[in-house]
Amino acid sequence: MPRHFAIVPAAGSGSRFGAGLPKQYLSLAGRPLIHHTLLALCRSPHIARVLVVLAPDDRHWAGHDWRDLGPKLETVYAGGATRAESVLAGLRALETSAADDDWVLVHDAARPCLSQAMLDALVDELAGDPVGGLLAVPVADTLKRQDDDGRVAATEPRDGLWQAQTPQMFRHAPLLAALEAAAAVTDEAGAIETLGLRPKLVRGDASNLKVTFPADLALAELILFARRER
Ligand SMILES: Nc1ccn([C@@H]2O[C@H](COP(=O)(O)OP(=O)(O)OP(=O)(O)O)[C@@H](O)[C@H]2O)c(=O)n1
Ligand SMILES: C[C@](O)(CO)[C@H](O)COP(=O)(O)O
Repeated sequence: MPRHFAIVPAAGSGSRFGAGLPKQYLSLAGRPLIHHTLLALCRSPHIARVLVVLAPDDRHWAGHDWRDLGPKLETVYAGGATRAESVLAGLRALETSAADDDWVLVHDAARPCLSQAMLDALVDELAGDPVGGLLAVPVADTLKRQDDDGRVAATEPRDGLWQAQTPQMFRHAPLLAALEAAAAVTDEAGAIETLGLRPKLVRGDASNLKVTFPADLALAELILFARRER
């Protein structure tokens, strides 16, 4: 039976957020943001190991206590200049222990609201899949293309368009090969697509947001508090 490993790229600087420290260490509901992300993965019975890819010069991780996340958690200080390079470093770190067909779930450190239900849906729907896939949500809003003056140049059809989320789940060997060969991709599915393969879209929901701008942090906190009150 293939195992499931998680890789969490956490070597970004959070430039669009613009805080004094990388956004994964900002306080969210009383914990560093990334703690919520890792808790969702570490508590899942599907996942055998959780590898966090930190920047080589990360000064924040060691200042927190992560012991409550349990024995599945590991770190590697090997992040790169791009998200794809950080994920690649994680895949290489797993190379000696992962079999070619073991599954790897890549999940952004900056998505702290992943629910167990979404994680279960991803793992269950892809269990027998030959390619793998990703959580995603259908585009809900009308799409506008802007012109050079910041005005609407066109209204674009949204039929068949989805917004990619994470986790993105692919087998270790093809994902490693795809990322090693791909020039510039912003997600794992993009790398797998360059092999001519078609990742499966597994419907997630909007609560699995990526904290990118300051307003996202407040929204993430509301989502986490609302879950606690249920
Ligand atoms: N060189 C990089 C860049 C990004 N990431 C990680 O990839 C995820 C998604 O990236 P993004 O939201 O773009 O994070 P940042 O790069 O930190 O933000 P920004 O682009 O605003 O600088 C984050 O968990 C981030 O830490 C990474 O591991 N290594
Ligand atoms: C992987 C991702 O979160 C899917 O939406 C996204 O592509 C990351 O992109 P970013 O440019 O690093 O924010």
